[in-house]
Amino acid sequence: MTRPKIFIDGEHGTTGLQIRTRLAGRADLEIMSIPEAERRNRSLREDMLKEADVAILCLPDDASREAVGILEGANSTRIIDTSTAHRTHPDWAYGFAEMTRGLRDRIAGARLVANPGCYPTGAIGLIRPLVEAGILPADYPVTVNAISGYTGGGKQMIAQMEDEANPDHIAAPHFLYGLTLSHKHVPEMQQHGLIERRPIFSPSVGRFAQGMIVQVPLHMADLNGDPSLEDLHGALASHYAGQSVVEVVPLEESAKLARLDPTALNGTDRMKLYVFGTEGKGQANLVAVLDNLGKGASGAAVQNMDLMLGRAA
Ligand SMILES: NC(=O)C1=CN([C@@H]2O[C@H](COP(=O)(O)OP(=O)(O)OC[C@H]3O[C@@H](n4cnc5c(N)ncnc54)[C@H](OP(=O)(O)O)[C@@H]3O)[C@@H](O)[C@H]2O)C=CC1
Ligand SMILES: CC(=O)N[C@@H](CCC(=O)OP(=O)(O)O)C(=O)O
Repeated sequence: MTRPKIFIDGEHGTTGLQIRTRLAGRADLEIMSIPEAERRNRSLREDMLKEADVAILCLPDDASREAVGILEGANSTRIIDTSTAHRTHPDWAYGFAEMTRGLRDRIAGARLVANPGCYPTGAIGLIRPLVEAGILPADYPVTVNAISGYTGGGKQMIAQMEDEANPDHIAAPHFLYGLTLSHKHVPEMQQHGLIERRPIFSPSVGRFAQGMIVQVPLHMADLNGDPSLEDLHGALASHYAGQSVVEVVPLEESAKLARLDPTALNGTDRMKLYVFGTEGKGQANLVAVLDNLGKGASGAAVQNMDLMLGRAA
C-alpha cells in the first residue's frame, strides 16, 4: 500500500515541531522534510508542496497565503492551514470536528481545512452548543477572557519570555494584551460561535510555556428559558456525548474544585469544559482548559489529517 506523503511547511517552528513529534512513530505515513537551514528555500518548498498528498502549513498568515497560491491550479495536494488566514473563508472546512453535526464528514472529504485558533477552540467549544440548543440568544453580548502559555506567541514570544538578553525581553509574570479589542481571533469566534455581536475578547499570557484557560461568563437572566446550571451543563454534555476529545466535566466534580490549572491538559490533545456557579445566584462561568499546542493547534491538525486520510480520529 502506498503511504500518503505529508509535508509540514514550517516544520521547524513551534506548531510544526509539535506535529512532527506527533507523527514521528507513524509507519503509515511518509513524512517529507526540509532541513532547518533550508526552511525558507522557496523552490524546495514549492516542490515539496506540490508533491505532498497533504501539506500542513505552520507558517505566519502571509506565508500561508503564499503557499496556498503555489498550490492553486492543477494539483491534488490537500491542505491543512494552521494560520488565521482561512478560518472564516467559506471554501475552507473549519477543522473543529466536534463543533457541529456533519462537520467531521466535511473535514474528511475536504481539500482545504482551516485549523481553528487556540482561543477560539475553547470559546466556540463553549458557546456554539448553547446557541444551537436555543439557550444562548444569538444577540447575547458574549465576553471571552483567557490566559495562554507563551508558546502561543511562537518562536518570537518564546525568545522574549525566556531570554533575558533579548532586546524585547518580557519580564512580567502575567500580562494582558489585545487591549484594543481587535484580536485576530474575534471574527473567527463570532462566525463559528454563531453570535451576532462581536465578542469582547481579552487574552493574556502567563509565564508558563503551554496551557490555556478560556472563560465565558454568563448572566442567566439574559438566556432563553430561564436555564439552571444543570441545563447549561446538560446541553454541553449532550452535544459532546460519545466522542473522546472534548470532555464535559460533571457538575458535581466542578463544584468541588477550589482552583483550575491552565497546564492541566498539557501534552494531550484533549479539551475539558466546565460549568461553574452557584445554583440560584443567576450567574454561570463556562470554562475550557486545553493545551494551546494540543487541541489548540498541533493536536487538532493531526486529528484533521487523520480524518482526511480516513484514519480514525
Ligand atoms: N503557537 C501556537 O500556540 C499556535 C500557532 N498557530 C499558528 O501556527 C502558525 C505557526 O505559528 P508558530 O508555530 O507559533 O510560529 P513560529 O514562529 O514558532 O514558527 C513559524 C515557522 O515558519 C517559518 N517561516 C516563517 N515565514 C516563512 C516563510 N515565508 N517561508 C517559509 N517558512 C517561514 C519560520 O521560520 P523562521 O524561524 O525563519 O522565522 C518558523 O520556522 C501561525 O500561523 C500561528 O498563528 C495556531 C494555533 C496555536
Ligand atoms: C499567546 C499568543 O500570542 N497567542 C497568539 C494566538 C495563538 C496563535 O498564534 O494561534 P492562531 O493561529 O490561532 O492565531 C496571539 O494572541 O496572537
